[in-house]
Amino acid sequence: MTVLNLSFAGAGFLGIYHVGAVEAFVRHGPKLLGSLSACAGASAGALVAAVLVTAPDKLEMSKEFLSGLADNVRRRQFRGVIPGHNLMVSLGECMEELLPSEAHRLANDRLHISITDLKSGKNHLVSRFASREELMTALLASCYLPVYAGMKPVEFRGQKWIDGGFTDNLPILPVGRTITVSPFAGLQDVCPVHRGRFDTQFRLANMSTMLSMDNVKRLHQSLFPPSALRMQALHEEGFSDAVEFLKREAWMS
Ligand SMILES: CCCCCCCCCCCCCCCC(=O)OC/C=C(C)/C=C/C=C(C)/C=C/C1=C(C)CCCC1(C)C
Repeated sequence: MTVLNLSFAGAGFLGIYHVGAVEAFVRHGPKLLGSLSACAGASAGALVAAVLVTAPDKLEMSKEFLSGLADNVRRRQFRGVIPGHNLMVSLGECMEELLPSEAHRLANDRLHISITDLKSGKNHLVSRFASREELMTALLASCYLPVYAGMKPVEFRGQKWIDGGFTDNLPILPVGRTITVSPFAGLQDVCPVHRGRFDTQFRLANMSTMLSMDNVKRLHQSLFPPSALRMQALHEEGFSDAVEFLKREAWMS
């Protein structure tokens, strides 16, 4: 049987799309989830992968936390303030609530987190965690976008790290097939339909993406969350794109 993995693209607040996709997998694709060897992700994608691997029963709570964080950031945005270090503190608090005490054991070799070494600019995929704290630090490092999320890179195993999305926004694992999920229209297995006028695609941080105004808008929304109504629409889009994938590949049940 082919080894199957699932990878979630770095997406900032568009992580709500991933939550919708995972809900579809839980509801309609238990066979697929049961066949997975590992999950991977960058930034918000790594957070969703962590919830799927260690606390799949906390999906609804993740959605509520994400909406709450988006409300906070939106309010600051109106005053012209970027999230800064507060975002890292809030993400830490959410993970503290979501991840079970044995999360690091559940995540060992089953969760691959994309992070970027600040000094060398090289990508690392972390998949072994000595403690729950170490797992949470790797997840925070994966989300740390300099300046936007404060001025202090995350220290992990004695080195400084920044957002994995800079160097690998959609990790593909070396063994087997990696099913890819992205809220940006592109060539991924689960992604929005490309509706742009041009059929030009490009590779950015290891991820193929279509050149379109819609993707430019989505990039902005990944950092500056759109209205609650639009967030709900993105969640539904993730759900229905994942259902389409399950039907296409005969995983639907
Ligand atoms: C010509 C240009 C075309 C444009 C094309 C677009 C290309 C796409 C390239 C990829 C961009 C990736 C954007 C990622 C932005 C980023 O990394 O921002 C920093 C990280 C942020 C803002 C992370 C936020 C994370 C959140 C809100 C996580 C929330 C949660 C989950 C997702 C699950 C668990 C619960 C919790 C912690 C609330």
